[in-house]
Amino acid sequence: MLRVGLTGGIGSGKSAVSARLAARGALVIDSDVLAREVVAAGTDGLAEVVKAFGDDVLTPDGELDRPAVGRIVFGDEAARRKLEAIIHPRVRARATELEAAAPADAVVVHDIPLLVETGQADRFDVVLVVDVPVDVQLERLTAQRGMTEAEAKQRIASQASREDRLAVAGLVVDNSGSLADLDRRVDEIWATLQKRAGHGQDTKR
Ligand SMILES: CC(C)(COP(=O)(O)OP(=O)(O)OC[C@H]1O[C@@H](n2cnc3c(N)ncnc32)[C@H](O)[C@@H]1O)[C@@H](O)C(=O)NCCC(=O)NCCS
Ligand SMILES: Nc1ncnc2c1ncn2[C@@H]1O[C@H](COP(=O)(O)OP(=O)(O)OP(=O)(O)O)[C@@H](O)[C@H]1O
Repeated sequence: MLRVGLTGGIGSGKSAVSARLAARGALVIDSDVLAREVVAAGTDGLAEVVKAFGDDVLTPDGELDRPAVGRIVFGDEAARRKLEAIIHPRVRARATELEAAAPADAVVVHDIPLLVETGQADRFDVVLVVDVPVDVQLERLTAQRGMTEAEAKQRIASQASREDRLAVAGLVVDNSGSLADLDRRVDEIWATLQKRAGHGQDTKR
C-alpha cells in the first residue's frame, strides 16, 4: 500500500485532483466527507457539538446548521479549536478504519485540508500539495462556490500559508492553469505514485 496525504488551501483544487486520482484507480478517503458523517443527525459527534455550542447550531430538522457554525468558528479561533477537538479525532478514527479495509496493493489518498495545520505530514509515504496563488483561490471561491470575498479571506486566514504547505510537499500539483492542464499533471503524478507503490515491479513496500 502507498499512503498519500493530499492537501492544499481551500479552493485550491483538492477535490478536482482527488476525483482524477480516483478515476485512475486510487482509493480516496476524503476528510471533508468524514467530517460531515461524524456530525450527522443522531451521532454522538453532533450531541457533543450541541453541548459545546448550544441548540442554535441545529436546523429545525435536527441537522447541523453548517453556515451558522461557519459564522461562529471562522471568526473565533478558540471556538474553531473547540469544534476541531470534537470532529478531528472522530475523522481520524474513521479514516483509519477505511484504510484498514483497503486492498494491500492500493494507492490510498487521504484528502486532508488541514494536514499541515494538524502536523500529519510524517504519517504519509508522500505528501501531495495542490498549489495555487491566493488570488486564484479567492477567484474560484467567489466565482464558482458562491462565497463572499470576506468569507473566503476569513477561511484562507484560518489555514496554513502557501509556503508552509510547500515546505512539507513531496510532490506539488500546480493548479493555476486549466482543467486540461490539471489532467496532464495528474497523469504524471499518477505514474510517479504507481512507481513508488512498486506496481509492475518486483519491489515491495
Ligand atoms: C465549520 C463547518 C461546519 C462549515 O461547514 P461548510 O459546509 O461551510 O464547509 P466544509 O466543511 O465543506 O469545508 C470546506 C472547506 O473549509 C475549510 N475548513 C473547514 N474547516 C476548517 C477549519 N477548522 N480550519 C480551517 N479551514 C477549514 C477547508 O478548506 C474545507 O475543505 C465545517 O467546515 C466544520 O465542521 N469544520 C471543522 C472540522 C474540520 O476541521 N474540517 C476540515 C477537515 S477535517
Ligand atoms: N484548474 C481549474 N480551473 C478552473 N476551475 C477549477 C480548476 N480547478 C478547480 N476548479 C474549480 O475551483 C473550485 C475549487 O476547486 P475544488 O473544489 O476542487 O477545491 P478544494 O481544494 O477541494 O476546496 P475545499 O478546500 O473547499 O475542499 C471548484 O468549483 C472547481 O470546480
